[in-house]
Amino acid sequence: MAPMGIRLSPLGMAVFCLLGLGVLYHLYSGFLAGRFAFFMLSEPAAGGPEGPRGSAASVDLRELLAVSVLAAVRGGKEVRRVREGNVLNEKAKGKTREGAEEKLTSGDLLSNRRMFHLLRAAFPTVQINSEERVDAADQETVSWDRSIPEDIKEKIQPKEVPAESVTVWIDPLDATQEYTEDLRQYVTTMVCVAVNGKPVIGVIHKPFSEYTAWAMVDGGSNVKARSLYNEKTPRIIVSRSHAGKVEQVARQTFGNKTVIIPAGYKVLALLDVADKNQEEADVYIHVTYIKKWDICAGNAVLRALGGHMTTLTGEEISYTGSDGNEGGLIASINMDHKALIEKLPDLEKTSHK
Ligand SMILES: Nc1ncnc2c1ncn2[C@@H]1O[C@H](COP(=O)(O)O)[C@@H](OP(=O)(O)O)[C@H]1O
Ligand SMILES: [Mg+2]
Repeated sequence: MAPMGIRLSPLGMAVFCLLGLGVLYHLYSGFLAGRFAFFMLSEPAAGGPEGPRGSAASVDLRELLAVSVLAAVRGGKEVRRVREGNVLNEKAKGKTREGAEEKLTSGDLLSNRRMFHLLRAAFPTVQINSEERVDAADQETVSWDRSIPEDIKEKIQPKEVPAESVTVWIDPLDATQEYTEDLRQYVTTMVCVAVNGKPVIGVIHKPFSEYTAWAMVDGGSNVKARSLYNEKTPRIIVSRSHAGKVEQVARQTFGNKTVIIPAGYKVLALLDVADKNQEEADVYIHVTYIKKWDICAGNAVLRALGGHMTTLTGEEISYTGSDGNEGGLIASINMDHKALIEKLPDLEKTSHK
């Protein structure tokens, strides 16, 4: 009697191997086709003197920093021009989850247009996420002369990264609510560059005092941490117009006497900033939903200087994919960030009180 079990004839073995090879070929050719399609679909990097350095597949972070600073400053000029002309064309663009009105002005739109088109012209292959919509029909012709400011040249070395790993976040006018109330000192324009979701370049510009802070992780910065922070009874900086339950959380964590400062420019308040219109604080806390363009630049600047910005449960925030950050945030520098998070009350319980 023949033994039990499956026995393949040499012909069967050959058919089996051919099938296996067929499957492998199918999978691999699909992958290659995908890569090929990516290169065909990406817009080619502009060549010549006005094109970005490197091939379409890579970008130089130092150049991205230089053009981000320029974009924040140019956007800031629009923000100032509209405010000084006093024709804001203020509208409501919707409501936040908490029911606060989200405002939109000509300052937001004109700044966005300036910032977006400059960054797009300089780096046509990178993903740019901007707070305001850009009209597809609006083909503003701008170019970048590729000059790198001296202070950036002195502190930062060129560094190439794959273009597909980069996400740029633009906030053309942060603190729109305060802008409409003519609280000019709170207003900033911001650009952030994330590489594989990690915030790497942050630029925060104050249009009305013409102050600009920039920093690049593992690179350098034009701003530094203060020499002293109060860890025991920190002054907490919070949103002025989207506070949510932040005061309650701050008092539960650090006691009833905690000083709470509602303002704009929150990350700058944690740093040594040479601007006269700048409040100082030790910790920044935000408990409601917030968009990534509102926080990415500050996160990058803090990270570059050795500080931290995480969700309220201590997770890093990833700056790719969706626009929103759900987990609130806490930011600090030269402090035991983990210890701060452990002190925070359980937000689930707080929200049911
Ligand atoms: N709960 C919330 N939902 C949506 N947006 C929020 C928010 N809390 C803060 N923001 C946005 O974050 C930015 C900073 O707010 P604040 O200064 O109050 O902290 C503001 O955007 P804008 O950039 O449009 O002004 C504000 O609208
Ligand atoms: Mg904003």
